[in-house]
Amino acid sequence: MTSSRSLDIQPLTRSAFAPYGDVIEADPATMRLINGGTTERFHALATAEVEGDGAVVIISLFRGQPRAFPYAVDMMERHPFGSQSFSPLSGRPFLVVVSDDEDGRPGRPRVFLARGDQGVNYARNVWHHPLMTLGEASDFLVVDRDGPGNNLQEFFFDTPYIIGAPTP
Ligand SMILES: NC(=O)N[C@@H](O)C(=O)O
Ligand code: NI
Repeated sequence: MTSSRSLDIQPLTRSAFAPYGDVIEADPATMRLINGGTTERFHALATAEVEGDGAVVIISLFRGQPRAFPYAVDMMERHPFGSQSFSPLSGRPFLVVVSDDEDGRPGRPRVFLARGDQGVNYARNVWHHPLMTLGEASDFLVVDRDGPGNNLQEFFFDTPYIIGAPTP
């Protein structure tokens, strides 16, 4: 019997993820040939957004250790002053967990399974769970904000939600 705190996992699609940000994937509709036809440019899949005097867009590498399942989603976070994107470099699937905002608190999380050729860009101030790597350590290219001010807001649930073992 699955409890109401058990979270289903759904495939990551641009339309389903639209309320939370962008999916970074090779969408043919965005492709333009460049460099004399030797390169396909999938143009402007997402926009990095930063706010505040002195804020800059930075590019980092995250090496995420795999999460163990069943996994208790006991918290969510958001970045009030900037977007944050994760693009897998190891070619492995990963989990994306987001929530709608409900009067300043995250609502029931939604869990998406991202393929190894899909990334996500969380729009500014969107509730999400920190990086959730699957199976083995995986590297991600991360584009987000650096600068003055506290760009991290965390919320801890009274009762965690549970993610069962994903089947990538
Ligand atoms: N803390 C940090 O830079 N990473 C988190 O924001 C995350 O979403 O993984
Ligand atoms: Ni984050």
